[in-house]
Amino acid sequence: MADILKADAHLARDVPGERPIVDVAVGVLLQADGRFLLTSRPAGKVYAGYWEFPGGKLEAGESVEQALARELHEELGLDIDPADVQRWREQLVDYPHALVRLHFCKLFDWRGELQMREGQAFVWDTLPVQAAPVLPGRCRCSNGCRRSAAWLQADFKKYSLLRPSHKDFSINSI
Ligand SMILES: Nc1nc2c([nH]c(=O)n2[C@H]2C[C@H](O)[C@@H](COP(=O)(O)OP(=O)(O)OP(=O)(O)O)O2)c(=O)[nH]1
Repeated sequence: MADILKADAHLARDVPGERPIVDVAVGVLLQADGRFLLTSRPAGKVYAGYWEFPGGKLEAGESVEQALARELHEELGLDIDPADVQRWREQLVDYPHALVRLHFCKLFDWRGELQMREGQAFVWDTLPVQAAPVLPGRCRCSNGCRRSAAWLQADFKKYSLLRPSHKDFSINSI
């Protein structure tokens, strides 16, 4: 399988060999000035305290857009229209606890006041990413990148996510 990011490769996998892929909806909420929302993973979850984009696992029968709308409401009290979700890119990550397929989506419109319903912290971050550590965990891939957010920053730049006219930016152009 191409382009799998292996996180914490020095740690044993829960189930060596074939593992089911867990699909995760990930929301990159972007403000007009280019700042994006990161939240901390609540206590009790794997990688507790790590910063991530809000989102979560798809439930049976859900689309990525539906899952993202549900998760943003449950975790942050924000409401979105699934039609406003812009699919961005996908990334497979092989974690010790699971093999996940992250469905990154961009969002420019949401309603409601931010509520940290699971006791998370939040930050509207910029580039270079200030929050640390950021998921996926420290990368030990063959490329030798050791910084947790290296791939993220590279991709943000590559896709010109933060250029001033980003509201007009079409996902079809990447
Ligand atoms: N939400 C989110 N998850 C991410 C990101 N990056 C990343 O590797 N993940 C991984 C971590 C987890 O293995 C998985 C998300 O699972 P989760 O346990 O947070 O999902 P959930 O909110 O549905 O949790 P639960 O119902 O099982 O409690 O995706 C990210 O930026 N945001």
